[in-house]
Amino acid sequence: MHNDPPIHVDGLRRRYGDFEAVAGISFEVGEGELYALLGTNGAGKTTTLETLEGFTPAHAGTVRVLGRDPHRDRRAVRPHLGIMLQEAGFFADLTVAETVDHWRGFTPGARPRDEALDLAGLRAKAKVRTRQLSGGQKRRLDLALALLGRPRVLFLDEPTTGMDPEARRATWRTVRDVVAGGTTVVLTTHYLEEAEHLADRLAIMHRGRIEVTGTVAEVVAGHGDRISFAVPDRLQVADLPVLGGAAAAISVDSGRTVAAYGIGPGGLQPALHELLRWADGHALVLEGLQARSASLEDVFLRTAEGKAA
Ligand SMILES: Nc1ncnc2c1ncn2[C@@H]1O[C@H](COP(=O)(O)OP(=O)(O)OP(=O)(O)O)[C@@H](O)[C@H]1O
Repeated sequence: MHNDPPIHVDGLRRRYGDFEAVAGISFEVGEGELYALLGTNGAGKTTTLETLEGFTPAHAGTVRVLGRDPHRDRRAVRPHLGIMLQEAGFFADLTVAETVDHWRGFTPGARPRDEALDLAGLRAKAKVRTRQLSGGQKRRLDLALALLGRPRVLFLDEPTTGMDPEARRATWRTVRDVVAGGTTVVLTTHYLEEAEHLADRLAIMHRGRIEVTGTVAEVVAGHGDRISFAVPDRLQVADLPVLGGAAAAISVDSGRTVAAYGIGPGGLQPALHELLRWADGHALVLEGLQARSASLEDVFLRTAEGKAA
């Protein structure tokens, strides 16, 4: 079993009553790899994490964490896990240092208190009561507690929600260091930039299913490039050219009619050339002209609209 990936999910399904929150998903996460789960609200990310954490059983399919069933073999698996839930609960009257000490009391092989505080950048707040921490600082304390036992597998549910950009970047550095040290991480986030910074691989979930998965480059590739511009007032939509074999998709943005073209891989330069020749031929100035590669955000939005491959 030594070569088994730390996380193995095959055909996982999880229902709440008649509602299927996770509808048959499969993925593996290797040692020292960070896998990000992205998706719309209610896509099933937290439910998936809760199943991996052993809080709830799978209704169908196989879930293995460190080679074991995390729900049935919870006592064996739990000591190797670090868990940062979406909402932490602290004793409001304990200070940050007391909170860490309290957790150290029941965490085998726990890091020294100051090391844990340094990981979260909270040394200066050691004597502050947890109820006086800001939302972002509470997330940082929660991260320190999740890392206390030097976990082999770390679950982070929206770890940087409420953090300012500096705290978010500091958290990313901490997470990257932990991954570099060999910890396997599964993370959910609504920040696409966070996934772009941290994820070795990611999945975009929608309605309980994984719609797209791979490295950021793999996920974005195949979604091609995009050309858009504001449709000049004197033109009808029917007058617009076909570019690279694609007709314009029309939308309205801030009161302007915008034409957008999805261009297949490698087709951006000739399509742009075609467009500019057409505009010259009609003596048109194309306002708001943009030509760019697909981004993770484009793929995410297409997935949310149910259009991704
Ligand atoms: N205890 C529960 N009872 C009933 N339905 C639930 C329960 N927990 C979650 N759900 C439903 O299951 C679906 C998936 O929820 P989940 O929290 O896994 O989504 P998520 O992808 O983490 O969403 P978000 O991004 O909003 O946190 C949602 O429709 C949610 O309403």
